[in-house]
Amino acid sequence: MGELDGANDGESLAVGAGQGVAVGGLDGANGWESLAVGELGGASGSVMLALGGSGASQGLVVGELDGASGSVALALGAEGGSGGGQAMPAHDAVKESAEIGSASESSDFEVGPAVSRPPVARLALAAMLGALALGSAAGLAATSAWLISRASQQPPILVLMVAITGVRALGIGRAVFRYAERLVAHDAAFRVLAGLRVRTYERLARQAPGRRRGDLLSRFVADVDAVQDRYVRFLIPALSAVVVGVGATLALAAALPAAAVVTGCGLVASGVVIPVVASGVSRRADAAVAPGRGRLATEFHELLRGAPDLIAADAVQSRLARLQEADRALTDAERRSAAARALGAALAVLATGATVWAAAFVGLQAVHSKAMDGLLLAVVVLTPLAIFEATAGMPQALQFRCRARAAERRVREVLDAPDAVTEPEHPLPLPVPVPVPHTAGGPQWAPAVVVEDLEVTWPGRAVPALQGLDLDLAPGRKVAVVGPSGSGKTTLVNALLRFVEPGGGRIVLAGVPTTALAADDVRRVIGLCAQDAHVFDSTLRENLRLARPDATDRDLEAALADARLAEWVRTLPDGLDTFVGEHGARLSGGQHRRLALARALLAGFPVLLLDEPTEHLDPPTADALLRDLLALPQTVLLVTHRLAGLEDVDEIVVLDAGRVVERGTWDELMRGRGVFHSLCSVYA
Ligand SMILES: Nc1ncnc2c1ncn2[C@@H]1O[C@H](COP(=O)(O)OP(=O)(O)OP(=O)(O)O)[C@@H](O)[C@H]1O
Repeated sequence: MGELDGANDGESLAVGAGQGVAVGGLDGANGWESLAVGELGGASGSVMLALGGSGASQGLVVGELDGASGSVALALGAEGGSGGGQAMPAHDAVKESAEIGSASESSDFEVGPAVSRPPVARLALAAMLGALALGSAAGLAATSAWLISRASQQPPILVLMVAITGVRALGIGRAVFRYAERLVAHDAAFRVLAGLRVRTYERLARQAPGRRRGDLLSRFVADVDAVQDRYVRFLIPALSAVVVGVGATLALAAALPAAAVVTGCGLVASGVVIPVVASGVSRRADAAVAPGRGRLATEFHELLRGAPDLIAADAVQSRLARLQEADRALTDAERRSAAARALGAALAVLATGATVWAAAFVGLQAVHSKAMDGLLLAVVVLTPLAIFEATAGMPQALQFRCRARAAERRVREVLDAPDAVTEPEHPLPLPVPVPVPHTAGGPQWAPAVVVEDLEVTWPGRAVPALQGLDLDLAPGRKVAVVGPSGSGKTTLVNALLRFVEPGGGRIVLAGVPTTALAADDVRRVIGLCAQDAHVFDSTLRENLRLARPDATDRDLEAALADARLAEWVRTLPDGLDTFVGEHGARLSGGQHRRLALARALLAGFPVLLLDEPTEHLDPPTADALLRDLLALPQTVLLVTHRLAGLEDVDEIVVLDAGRVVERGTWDELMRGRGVFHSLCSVYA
């Protein structure tokens, strides 16, 4: 599910494979059924489930997690999503993701002591079905062994009928129970996974500005995947093995207590001692896998993202060496883990062989001393073989548990990390209607945003990035914030979007302080069109519809018209279906910016924050774009280094070192011949 259309670039990640359950090759090697009856081969029906490193989650595409601006954009791809660079209402997207994961049931996903609260009933059912499958295999082996022995005495066929029927029933039962166990177990795992993925994403989205992207993706994808292994690959097999091991040993005790003792010892050796030893050998390596994967992803991402600069600075080799080192460390951990796994598997086979020989030995002695009917000898010798199927995978299961715990620690770090902003316990409802779809002529309503005596200090910094800032963003007003690098312009944008907590003063939205509103609600009203707004390698239509998936072509055309792109789109042979290329490579710089603007307009934000919208554009294109931006009906806060073209804004605020050093209209500032005037003369 979840068509992952057009969203692959260096920073986005497709978590594929959907929830598809693939029925694997039918296992035709059921020797015992075939041996006993000759017609039961080939239907153990093993089921494979896509659970690999790429994640078997709902179709989900994570777009840009913008560390610099703190904006978060994402595409959730039921319909071939594409993502953009402006802030989107994150909770909508998260909700959508929960819906896509049809298995989601909120009750399963509450934050509990573990990173995820498991669906206990389903796991218990899966363990029971697993035990029935293993029990059927053991019963099949025992019945078949007895049948062969008894058949060799050539009794009337009627004597064998019950056993023959039993063999058939157990052979079929084994396959059916195994199939059902896999379905139930993976259903339970996907429930855990879907809920955990949504919660992790929600947390990561809030923490994104402070995290490294590669590591972030690794936590979001691989670590969340690994957590479910604890249930599917450890807990369920272990519970089934205990039930069947105890049951089969007790059953053997009825035939020959000595054989039961031998089998019990063998089971403890192969199911407990050997796995614990193997897991002890590989513990450090297993625990290193998840962090190693995160480090590799980080190095890889930074190498790719910074490739042009690294090439220019002739620093590719040193970065490559770091990547290779991370790769070596991960490979090394995997190799040590695999060696321990192989050792565990070999020892388990050895224990199985030794147990069968020992069972044969005590069985022969019992037959010899007439303590046991000879017909049961084959039962005593062959049954342990089937029971050991239960314990054969335990060394690997324990390793998965160890890996899952390491991954869980990393996921927990994300879940427990403090938010950059404190959400109110009981957020007030938005004092204005939720943004309506874009309509020509702009939003139908417009709240006033007032900034009063704002002070912001970034965590870990001693000096405030903003101090004593007042700002009036009355409906429809156009305000430009200018100032040298590091003067606090982006900090103001982050504070307005509630990505950072004000240390003093307040921001009031339609009469309500934004600290009393849910941050996501604030971002429904105030939207960002970032300078590096991401354009996905998809069509114009899909890039636009990220902002509003249900937008009609008429809506798209209206937004394009307001962004002054409609004429150009009409000249394209494929119109809205034109592919824009990777990172918008088939667009000019101006078209790229206008497309991002159209997307922001389509989202219906009545207050638009535009971060360096004219950066890297040639002067005529920049002038034209600026003119159009200032003609928008929305309230606009323009953050810019470019001083030209600000003649028509209602107010220019000049920041320096976090303080307002000057403010007024263009004419007032030029007449005052102060900082702005001198900046204009420097940059003119
Ligand atoms: N996430 C952050 N964590 C800590 N400090 C930060 C963070 N973001 C910005 N700062 C600091 O806040 C101050 C203001 O930075 P800000 O990015 O707001 O300036 P700016 O005017 O937007 O600069 P530029 O024009 O170069 O983008 C700087 O000293 C910067 O180091």
